[in-house]
Amino acid sequence: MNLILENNALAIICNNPAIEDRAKALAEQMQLPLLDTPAKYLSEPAQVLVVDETGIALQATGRKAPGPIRVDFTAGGANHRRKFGGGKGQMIAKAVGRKGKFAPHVLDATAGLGGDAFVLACLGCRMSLHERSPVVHQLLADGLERGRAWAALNDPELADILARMQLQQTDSLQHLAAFEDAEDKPDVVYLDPMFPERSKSASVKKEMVAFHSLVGKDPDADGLLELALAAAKYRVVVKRPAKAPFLADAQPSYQLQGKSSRFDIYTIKKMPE
Ligand SMILES: C[S@@+](CC[C@H](N)C(=O)[O-])C[C@H]1O[C@@H](n2cnc3c(N)ncnc32)[C@H](O)[C@@H]1O
Repeated sequence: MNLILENNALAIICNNPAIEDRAKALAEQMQLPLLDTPAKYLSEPAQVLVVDETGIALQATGRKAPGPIRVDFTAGGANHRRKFGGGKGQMIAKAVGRKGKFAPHVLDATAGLGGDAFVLACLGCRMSLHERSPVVHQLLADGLERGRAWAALNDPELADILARMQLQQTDSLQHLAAFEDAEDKPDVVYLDPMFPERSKSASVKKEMVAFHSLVGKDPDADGLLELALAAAKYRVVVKRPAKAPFLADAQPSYQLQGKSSRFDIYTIKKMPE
């Protein structure tokens, strides 16, 4: 699936000659036009990928557009949660079975911007991240690359965490099938597809509107559950908005309910502790 060519809503913007070569290479790789007009002076296309000295960011165009979206594991919310987030007591840790000494290998089949995967990597889980959108994959790959470069010089613990996160651009609807009879099945498959109502919800941050309009609503998400159940060794975890129906209308083994979201857990066999 190529979202860029389908909606033709993106371009690459770079107005720093020092990194123009990088922007040109990215534009060629992603088959996007390269512009040098600042995003705030553009009304079309509706969103652009800005390449600057701090990396790659997704930015809505126009004067009143909210700030850019970029992946940053070294500061802000991700870093704060790493240090003060509640460790193994967090609902997501319980959902994937991260307790005691056992740290499961989790295949995150809908990686997005890597937020959930980072939380689990911080708790010692080895994370295989799969993301199909070329643009989202690019944002996350850039965040991981910058994070690794910074951590190598400044923060060995963060360097270890990011080394546990391996990203591939792939469609999990195809890739998960390969694990059905594999010997190296992931312990857990984690699914967090977009939910149709999310983009209308008041809880969606302004910045994330560009992400939602880019990725769409994952209308084929129901197909992931059966594949995930065949691919995982111990369990499949599905993150859903609190009141959303079950993925593929399938009743989970049990649920962990939070205020705005919940985890539906489909157990295959008992996990080690
Ligand atoms: C709600 S976001 C995931 C957010 C993520 N859990 C986080 O913490 O950042 C859903 C993502 O899943 C991706 N996705 C949906 N279906 C997919 C599939 N079949 N294969 C790979 N990625 C998929 C979408 O492109 C989107 O980036």
